Amino acid sequence: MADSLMNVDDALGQLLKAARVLPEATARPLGKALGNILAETPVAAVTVPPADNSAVDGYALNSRDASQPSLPVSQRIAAGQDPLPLEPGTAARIFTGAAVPEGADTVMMQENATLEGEEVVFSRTPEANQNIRPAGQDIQAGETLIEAGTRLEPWHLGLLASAGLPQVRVYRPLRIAVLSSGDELVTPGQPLAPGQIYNSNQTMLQSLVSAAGWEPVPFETVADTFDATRNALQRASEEADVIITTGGVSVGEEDHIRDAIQSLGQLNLWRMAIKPGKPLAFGHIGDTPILGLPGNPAAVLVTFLMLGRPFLRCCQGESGLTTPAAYALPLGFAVPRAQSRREYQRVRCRQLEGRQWLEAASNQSSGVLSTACWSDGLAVIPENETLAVGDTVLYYPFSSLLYG
Ligand SMILES: Nc1nc2c(c(=O)[nH]1)N[C@H]1C(S)=C(S)[C@@H](COP(=O)(O)OP(=O)(O)OC[C@H]3O[C@@H](n4cnc5c(N)ncnc54)[C@H](O)[C@@H]3O)O[C@H]1N2
Ligand code: MOO
Repeated sequence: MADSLMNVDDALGQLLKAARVLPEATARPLGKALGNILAETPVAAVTVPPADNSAVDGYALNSRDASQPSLPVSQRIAAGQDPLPLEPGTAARIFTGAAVPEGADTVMMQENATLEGEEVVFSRTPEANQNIRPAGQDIQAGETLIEAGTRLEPWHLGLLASAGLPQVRVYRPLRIAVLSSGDELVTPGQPLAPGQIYNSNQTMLQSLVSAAGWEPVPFETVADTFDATRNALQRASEEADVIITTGGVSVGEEDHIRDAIQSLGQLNLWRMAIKPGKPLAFGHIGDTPILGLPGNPAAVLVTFLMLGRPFLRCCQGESGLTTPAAYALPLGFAVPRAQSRREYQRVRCRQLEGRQWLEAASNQSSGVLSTACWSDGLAVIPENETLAVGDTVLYYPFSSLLYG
């Protein structure tokens, strides 16, 4: 009965609660750490910038000499040089990024200065503390740079480089066994016999895993028998950190994933109020979690993005927000009949007269992938609600579901 299905929030909550960090930590050079999860909190050994430096090309001076009609230029300081103390009553030619000499407390931009012989004349009165970037304005030595559990984006790597770190400790990317089950499945490139279809889930799921930054471990297609399923899951549990299967989780006699999980370990969850994707199963074989996604390709896409990826991010060691960003947008279509399952509809975000609204793909069947290709995201149609045109729903762009 649909009423007894667990709702999506509870199911996601249970998955996240069950998630444990699975891979070991390893040192990686910064250039190879993009997208990895920090396993330790790095601490700055140096102050950044290490010294007060000039924000502009101009002249460094002491503001107590501001009333002088002109100042002799006593030294030239380029970025990278270690300046001499400023001779009292003089100015120093200075360039952006160069260390401000001891004794100077301000820098005048060269646009407000004229060189007359050996002396500089200012068209504005210098004031203290102008155009100086103080030592440590970015990082103080001993400070925590980035919290463990952060996914390393380009700006994090830049910060670590600015603190002089050549490498970081990150978790090795998850190795995820990807298995499809079904006697009807044929690998693209082979001829199709009557009753057979091409295996689309294997390619899509391996790509979803890779796009999210993990390492897919592809397995051959699993035949629809209990023994073949059990053997494949046993092997996958030894070779990967996590197993994801597609197909064979529903109620028919040809569906063996649940029985195989129960015979090798435990089944923790099965079936939830989600459309598409109702028969999703979750369990463990030893310490290896297994996500049994349904066979319908659109159900694979939706359940991987909405439930699988947040769970896997936690298993990878990512902390904080592991659910993607959503946007509230008006529907360009109505939902006249309430449903007991929360539906994730394939939609496209349209612009009309400066306003965004959501258009539904023409076919929401869980067996159809062409409409996922037409779409740019998923709209959440809440359970037990009818909706009118213009009502606001949550919209997840595919980009935020996969990379956000
Ligand atoms: N009596 C019931 N039947 C079904 C129920 C139900 O509650 N009672 N639920 C339906 C729902 S909802 C779904 S979703 C499917 C899921 O079933 P399975 O996970 O057991 O998947 P299969 O039966 O193996 O396959 C479903 C469908 O997808 C095709 N498929 C499977 N694998 C692939 C692949 N790798 N590439 C492309 N297409 C694939 C398969 O041929 C089937 O057409 O169960 C409903 N039935
Ligand atoms: O969950 Mo199934 O994918 O509704 O067809």
